[in-house]
Amino acid sequence: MKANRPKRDVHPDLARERLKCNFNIEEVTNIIDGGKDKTLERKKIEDIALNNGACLDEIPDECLSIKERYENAIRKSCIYSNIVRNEMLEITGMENFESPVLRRTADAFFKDISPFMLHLGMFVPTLIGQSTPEQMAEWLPKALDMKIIGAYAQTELGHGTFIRGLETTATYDPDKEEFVLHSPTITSYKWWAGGLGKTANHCVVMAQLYTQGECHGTHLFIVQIRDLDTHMPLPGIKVGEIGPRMGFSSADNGFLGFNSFRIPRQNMLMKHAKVEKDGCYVKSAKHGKLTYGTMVFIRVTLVSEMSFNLSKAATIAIRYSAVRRQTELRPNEPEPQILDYPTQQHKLFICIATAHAFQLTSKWLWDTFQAVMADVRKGNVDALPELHALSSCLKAVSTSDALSHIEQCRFACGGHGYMLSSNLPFIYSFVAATRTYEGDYTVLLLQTARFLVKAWEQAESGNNVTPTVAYLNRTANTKRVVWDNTHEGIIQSFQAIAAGKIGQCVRSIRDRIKSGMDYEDAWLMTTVQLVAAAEAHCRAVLVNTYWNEMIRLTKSSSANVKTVMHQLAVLYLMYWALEKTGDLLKYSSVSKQDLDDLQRRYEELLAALRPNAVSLVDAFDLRDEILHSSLGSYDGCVYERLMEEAQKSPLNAEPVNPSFHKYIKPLMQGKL
Ligand SMILES: CCCCCCCC/C=C\CCCCCCCCC/C=C/C(=O)SCCNC(=O)CCNC(=O)[C@H](O)C(C)(C)COP(=O)(O)OP(=O)(O)OC[C@H]1O[C@@H](n2cnc3c(N)ncnc32)[C@H](O)[C@@H]1OP(=O)(O)O
Ligand SMILES: Cc1cc2nc3c(=O)[nH]c(=O)nc-3n(C[C@H](O)[C@H](O)[C@H](O)COP(=O)(O)OP(=O)(O)OC[C@H]3O[C@@H](n4cnc5c(N)ncnc54)[C@H](O)[C@@H]3O)c2cc1C
Repeated sequence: MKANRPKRDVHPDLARERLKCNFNIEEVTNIIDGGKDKTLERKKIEDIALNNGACLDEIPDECLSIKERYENAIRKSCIYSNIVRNEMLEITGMENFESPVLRRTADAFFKDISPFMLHLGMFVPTLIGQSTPEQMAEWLPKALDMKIIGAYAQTELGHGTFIRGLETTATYDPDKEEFVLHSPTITSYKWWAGGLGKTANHCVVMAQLYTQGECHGTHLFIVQIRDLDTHMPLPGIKVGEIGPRMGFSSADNGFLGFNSFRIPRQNMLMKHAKVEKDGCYVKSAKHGKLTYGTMVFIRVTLVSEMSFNLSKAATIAIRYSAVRRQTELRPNEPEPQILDYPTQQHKLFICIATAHAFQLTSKWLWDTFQAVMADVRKGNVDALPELHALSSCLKAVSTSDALSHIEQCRFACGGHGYMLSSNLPFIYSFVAATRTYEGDYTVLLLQTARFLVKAWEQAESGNNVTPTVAYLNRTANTKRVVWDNTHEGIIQSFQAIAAGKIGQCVRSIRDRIKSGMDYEDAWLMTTVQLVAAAEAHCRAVLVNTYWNEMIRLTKSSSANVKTVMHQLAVLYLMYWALEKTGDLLKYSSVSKQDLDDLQRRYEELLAALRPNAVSLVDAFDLRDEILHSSLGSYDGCVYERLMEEAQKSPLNAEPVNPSFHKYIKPLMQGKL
């Protein structure tokens, strides 16, 4: 079903905004995409997918029942995956199937989420990262060709965070050369896996491996759960959907239990460890956590995912703010556009800057990930702890920041931002889940903190540390950094804050141990500080990486593009410096006067960015089909779209609802 929307003239306020633009929008788009060729490729893929016309629904998704919504999502997923399979992969290449462009294009089809998302997002990456070449040859072509559809079933009802505590067992039976999968308790039921409830016929299962009477910890298994013809659950499998949730409404997150369910020996994913026919366990992994590889991969991809979601929210809120007028400043003057209010600019310009910061950092993180994985393939796992620490904190902070900025975008749109047709509530609830899944915020920052405490101890004793914590060699033994209001000065202050906080954690742990606590309790008592230290480290990484990448990528840009990209990065540094004034006062020589100057310069920068605001979000180049927003469309015809969407409410299908005659009228007549 495709709805034909009327083509409208661009709202005069938005048209005027676009005339004020003083930089080349396409150049900025190219920087965000990673180059001119990448922009062209993206546009080509978007044209293929979106010109097929499957994206718009006659009845908005949110007006459908749970069942209808799921069925509509499956219908569109099949159309979409056919386009991916037959047309898009030819352009991106098979090896880039998870390309962010596919992800971005998918949003035009699914306001919420596709039930196939986890198949492409986690099942396929797990096959690639955890299979032997023979297993890959067996499973991967079927998965990419949608001959099998998979989910990633790791979390259980009783445990998500503590993977070592998972209860599902996979016990090897050498006589039949099979594993027996079993769910011994209610808490051992797999819970949450996207696409598992109704869609998947296969899944990757994480279970405790038992062979020759010994437990070897958690390993991954590929399990067929439904008949490929009838789609009925196989005997020994109990599978279903977990029920309505805050978002992810059409992803059929599922539960799964095993009753002594048998799978062939070859279904254990054996890249890093294997069980021989006789039941002998052989570990080849050079690092104990390589089976957690899919999670690291997704944490890395989530940083660019956050940039994308934030750029959508910022585009909606800024276009709306250019059209919305509210409150006379002086009597008889026209009401200003709400974008003219500095308080509105304060809420919104940081969203543009943050989308850039995350996008540039995510590309750098992706390159780091690829380099570390290339080393791992050669047997060198030395850089894995640093990658784990880095991907953990960047996942935690990017998802958390994106969530709070998206909420600000909703606030910035007043009442209309609360409408589902604005799309802000969908974006918000999608991003809210990212702060929890793939490792909860606090839990991941504590992982980074473990690495930081070790790094601090190394730096303290004069040893060189790894690149992302190299600032500790400079600052570990310094008390306070001298404040300097240049960008270098602000970046160094963030590093000093991080070093100061990590050092304070180490001292707290040591003091607690001295006063009689064991290490575990001393660590536990210090975790509030440790989370703050890991967050501070992440901010230091973000400001440094964003700045360096911005300079690198704008080297050959035109003067005005350099200026505007520079302004955004400075805004990002200033915003966070002002957010962290308490820390600056503690760990640098900043004075009250310096902070007052910083505040004034920040306000001047908001004003300087104001004329380019709409063009900066235009540079994200998000087609209306991807935005799905009554408030954020390119033409800015906000009020017409809100009215149009209101007409679609099922409550407007009849002038009088039957409940009037059934309940209200009898109530009015005293007959109820
Ligand atoms: C038609 C189709 C349309 C769709 C098209 C779209 C195309 C798709 C493309 C792209 C999609 C992109 C978007 C993707 C969206 C995905 C949606 C995902 C939905 C959600 C999925 C999930 O949530 S899956 C489950 C995830 N679960 C977790 O993350 C659990 C969190 N817990 C942990 O990670 C660990 O248990 C924890 C780290 C907390 C501790 O582990 P533990 O085993 O207890 O280890 P511990 O003893 O504490 O530590 C020992 C040692 O090991 C180090 N370590 C731990 N983890 C790692 C690691 N991963 N790597 C390296 N090292 C690690 C740890 O730090 C310790 O080190 P030392 O301090 O001892 O040195
Ligand atoms: C929308 C969505 C989709 C998902 N999709 C999948 C999927 O496809 N496959 C899959 O396997 N899983 C999936 N999950 C599960 C997800 O990975 C887990 O929910 C997540 O890892 C958090 O684990 P938990 O729910 O056990 O939280 P808990 O660990 O119980 O956390 C609860 C609270 O306890 C705190 N806490 C826990 N441990 C510690 C600690 N050691 N120190 C300090 N505080 C701690 C946390 O900070 C949090 O505040 C999904 C979840 C959601 C919400």
